[in-house]
Amino acid sequence: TRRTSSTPPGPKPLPIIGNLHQIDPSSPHHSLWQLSKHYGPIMSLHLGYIPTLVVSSSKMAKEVLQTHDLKFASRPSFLGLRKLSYNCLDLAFAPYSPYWKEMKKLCVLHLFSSQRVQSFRPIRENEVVQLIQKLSQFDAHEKGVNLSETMMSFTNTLICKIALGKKYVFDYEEEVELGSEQRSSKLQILLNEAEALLTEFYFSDHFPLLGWVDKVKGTIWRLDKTFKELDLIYQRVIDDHMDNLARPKSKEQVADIIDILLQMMNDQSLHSLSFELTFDHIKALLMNIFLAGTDTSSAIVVWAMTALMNNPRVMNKVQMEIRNLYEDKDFLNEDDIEKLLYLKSVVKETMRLFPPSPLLVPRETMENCNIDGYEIKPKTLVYVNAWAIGRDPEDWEDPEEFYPERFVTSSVDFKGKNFELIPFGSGRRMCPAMNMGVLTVELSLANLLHSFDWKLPNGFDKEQVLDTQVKPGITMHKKIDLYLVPKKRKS
Ligand code: HEM
Repeated sequence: TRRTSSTPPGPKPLPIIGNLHQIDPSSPHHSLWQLSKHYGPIMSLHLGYIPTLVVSSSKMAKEVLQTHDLKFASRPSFLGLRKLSYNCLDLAFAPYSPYWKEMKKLCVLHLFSSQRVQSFRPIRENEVVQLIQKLSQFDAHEKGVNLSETMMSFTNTLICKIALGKKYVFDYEEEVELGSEQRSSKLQILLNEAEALLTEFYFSDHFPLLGWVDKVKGTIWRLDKTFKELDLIYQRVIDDHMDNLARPKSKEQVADIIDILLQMMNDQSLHSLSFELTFDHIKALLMNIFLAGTDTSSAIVVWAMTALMNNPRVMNKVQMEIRNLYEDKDFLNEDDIEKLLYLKSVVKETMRLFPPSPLLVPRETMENCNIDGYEIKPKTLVYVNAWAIGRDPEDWEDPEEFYPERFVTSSVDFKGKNFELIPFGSGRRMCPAMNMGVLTVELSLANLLHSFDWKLPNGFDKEQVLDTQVKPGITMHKKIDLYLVPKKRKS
């Protein structure tokens, strides 16, 4: 019966809403996984009026992300994405076009090259030292520390220093460096709202005649307000950099991302773009860097710690690996991490079970395409369910078990060639900053495990603290914040 029509099988859509009622907005990857168990690894749905394809096996992911990559290389143009990306002047949400190709080249050559990522090494190492010092204040503290919050603030500060040169605070028209006691900056609050607005359901995207509902609900107002406030912040940071650009930099000072982009804006000979770089291009790229770079890395570390607390055997083994090799060291640097093969397997196993972007970033088809005998039309919305693929028994033995050993003797990696493990996607639209993300995760996790022994706070319910339910949002965070007690390692 599967092959009677040329469109992939899928649940019958209802009039107007299509299959929207079958998807839980707080964990769409989970609803789609359940549906795919019934309808198969290539499934069609209707989200309102939008024809949608969902891919849930490594074989089908390879078809979409490798064999037919070009036809699947565009992105849908949703209202929230358009507004916050300065009408798609960014990299992540720009449709596939000559413009996107030029932007991608600029980012790969100038912002995310291995040389550039290396230039940020002192910033990463310094921030990890600060993180360990901050956690030391909670040494054996009986209520423990909120690791979800601490890791989010760590990655936010790190990205601020890489992108803006320092951590700014924008409250009450004041700009001062952030004191360690302050937890959430104005920028962080705005970015949280921006992230919520990116995943918000817009009636105008799904029901062209019902766009007015977005106005009545107040989502358009929220979008405008967040856009304006973020724009103001970006502009102030850019102005600050313009003032400093003329001043000579000392040898130790690392050029941050705004410095690099402003230099290219002022001297067009530094790049080969066919258009003039403007402030709006810089702001759109900043939005990508903040939204893609902050949450993802902190989510992975929190999931890894949750999985390790649930698996004391693995926790013990990974700590032994680190401490046997580096017993006398207080702090591990990025060279030290290279020898930690079991730690690297723990990170891979975490990303198999808890990919921070479980449905990757949605794609859109550009032309007619035939996959597995089915016809896929242009302008179809495409989700690749990396979460379901990481748990597919066809590819993984005992998929639900957290067992990093599975990677010790296997060459399976997350670099986009093995379609059973694709936390960074694959093909043309694959994450261009994978190296930066992985370095941040490995370095911070290794030091958390090296410096401290971890236990649950007294009186906390283990089932609740270590459960694996997720929060709604574009990045998959643990629903209940992770509280743990760090106990300084005895040296
Ligand atoms: C460890 C953390 C990270 C994970 C798991 C991750 C994951 C992803 C995924 C799944 C995609 C979509 C791939 C696709 O469509 O096939 C993506 C795209 C992207 N990521 Fe990452 N990412 C991470 C870190 C970062 C960082 C640190 C940055 C920037 C500082 C970044 C910037 C981007 C950008 C700009 C895109 C859009 C690429 C395009 O559409 O051409 N990511 N990432």
